[in-house]
Amino acid sequence: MDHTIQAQHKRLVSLLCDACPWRVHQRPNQAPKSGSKARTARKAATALVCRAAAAAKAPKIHPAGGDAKNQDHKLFDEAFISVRSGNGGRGEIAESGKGKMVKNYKYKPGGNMSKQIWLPNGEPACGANGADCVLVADEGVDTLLHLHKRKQYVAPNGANGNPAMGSAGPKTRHRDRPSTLPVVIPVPLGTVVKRKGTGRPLGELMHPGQRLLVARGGQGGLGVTSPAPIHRQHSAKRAESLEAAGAEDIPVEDTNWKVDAQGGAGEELGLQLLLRVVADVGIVGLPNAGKSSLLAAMTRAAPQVASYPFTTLMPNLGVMGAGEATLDDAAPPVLVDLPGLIEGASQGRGLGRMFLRHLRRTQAILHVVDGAAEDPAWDYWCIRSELQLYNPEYCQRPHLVALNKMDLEDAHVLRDEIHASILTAAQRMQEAGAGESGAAPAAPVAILDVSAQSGEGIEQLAGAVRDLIGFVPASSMLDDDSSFPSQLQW
Ligand SMILES: Nc1nc2c(ncn2[C@@H]2O[C@H](COP(=O)(O)OP(=O)(O)OP(=O)(O)O)[C@@H](O)[C@H]2O)c(=O)[nH]1
Ligand SMILES: [Mg+2]
Repeated sequence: MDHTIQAQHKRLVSLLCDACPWRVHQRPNQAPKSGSKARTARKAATALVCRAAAAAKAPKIHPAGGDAKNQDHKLFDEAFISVRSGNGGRGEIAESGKGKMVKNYKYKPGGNMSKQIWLPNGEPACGANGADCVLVADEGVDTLLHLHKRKQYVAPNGANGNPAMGSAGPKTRHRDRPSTLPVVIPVPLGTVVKRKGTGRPLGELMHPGQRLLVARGGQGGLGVTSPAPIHRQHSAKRAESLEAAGAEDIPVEDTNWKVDAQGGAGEELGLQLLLRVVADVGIVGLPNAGKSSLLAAMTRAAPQVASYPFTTLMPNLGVMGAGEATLDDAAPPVLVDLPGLIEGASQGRGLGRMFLRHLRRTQAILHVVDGAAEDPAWDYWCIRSELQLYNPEYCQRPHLVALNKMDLEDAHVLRDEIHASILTAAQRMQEAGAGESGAAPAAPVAILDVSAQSGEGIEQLAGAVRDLIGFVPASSMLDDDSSFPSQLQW
C-alpha cells in the first residue's frame, strides 16, 4: 500500500484522500493562490485520491492480460461453474393416537349409535425433494460468456412436511412429496459438460431444449408417526427390568423412524463447460481471405467484415437457405466462419488451437483462399498443414476450395495457374500423408471461383456445399467424446 509517500520536498502539504481516511501529500505550488483557476484547483484537490484508493478503483485486469471486456474471444467457449442442489425437506412427525371427537352425522335420536365418533389425524406429510440443478440447451444463447459473470448456482432446499418445523414451505399438508422448481442454467447448443478436476464427461447438449441433470436434489424425508408414548414407557421399563435381572439381550429402542423423517443431502460439484459449435461446414482460411464476407453472401448472417486481419474473433454461425421451403425435410446446412488461422495455429499461435477445436463437429470444410494474394497455393497449403498437424482426421473430411476475390484483375488473370498450383499442393500433401501412418489427406472435391463482393459463383458454391454434406459417411461425424453416460440425460 502506498498510503505514506516519502516527503522528498520540504514544502509538501498533506490533504485528506477523497476515498479513504489517509492523507495524500501534494506540492502547494501546484495550485494557484487566487482567482477562478484557484477555485478549480481547490475543487480538484478535494477530489484527490491516494494512489492505493485509485488502484482499487481502477478497472480489473484479467489474468490473461488486458481488459476483461476485451477477453471475450478467449472466454466464450470455456467456463467453470459450481452447482449445488437443494437438501430434501424434513418429513412431518405425527404423534400416534392423536385425533379429535367429531359429530357423527349418521346419529339418529333414539338409535343405538354414539353422538360423536373419534377421528384420527391424517397421514403425516412428507418433506419436499430438494431442487435439482439442470443445464438446458438454449438456442438463444451463443456463448458461455454469461457463465463467467455468475459462477455459483445454489438450488433451494425442499420444504419441510410440517410447517411448524421452521420451514417456509407449504402450509397445507402434502401426502405426496411436492416438487421444488429446479435451477435451470441455459447453455448454448454443443456444450460439453465435464466434472471439474477429474475431467469425467457428464454429458453434452446438442438439441434445442435438451436438459442435463447435473446435481440431483436430496430426497424429501418421509412423514412418520412416532410410537405411542405408552409403548415407549413399556419398552423402557422392560429394558430396565431385564438389565436388573442381568439379561444378556436387552432390546434397544428402535429410532429408525426418526431417521426416515430426515431429508437427504443435496450434491455439490464443480463443472467444466466446453463449447464446440454445432455446424455442418467449417469455413477456414488465412486472415482477410474473405471468410466472413462469404458467410454473409451465402447465409443471412451479418458478421463483421473489415479490411484488416483478425476482424473475426469468435466463430459466426449462419444457416444456408434459412426460411426457404425444401422438398425433403432435411435440415438446412449450418456454416461456421472461424477466425483467421495463421502459420503455427496448430501450436497455439494466434489462439489457433482454441479455434481449430470448433471444427470437431463439422462434417466438411470450406477453404477460403484469397485469389488476389501473393501465393494462393501457399495459403491453401499452410492451412491444410495446420489442420493436419492439429487433427489429421480433419484433412480426411471432404473439402471445397473457394477461390475468393475473383472480381479483382490480379486474381482473374491468373485463374488457371492458381487452380493448377492448388491441385499440385493438394497432391503433394496426399503423397506426404500416404507415407505416414493413417489415411492420406483428401484432395479438394472442387475448386470454385467466387466473389463474395460481386456475388459471382456464390450459387454454385452453395450447391456444391449442399452436395458435399450429402455424401459424408456417418463414421466421420463421430466425436471422440462419445462415451457419455446416458442415465443422466433427461
Ligand atoms: N474485392 C473483393 N474484396 C473482398 C471480397 N471478399 C471480401 N473482400 C474484402 O476483404 C476484406 C476482408 O474480408 P473479411 O470477410 O473480413 O475477411 P475474413 O477472412 O473474415 O477476415 P478475418 O475475420 O480477419 O479472418 C474486406 O475488406 C472485404 O471487403 C471479394 O470477393 N472481392
Ligand atoms: Mg472474418
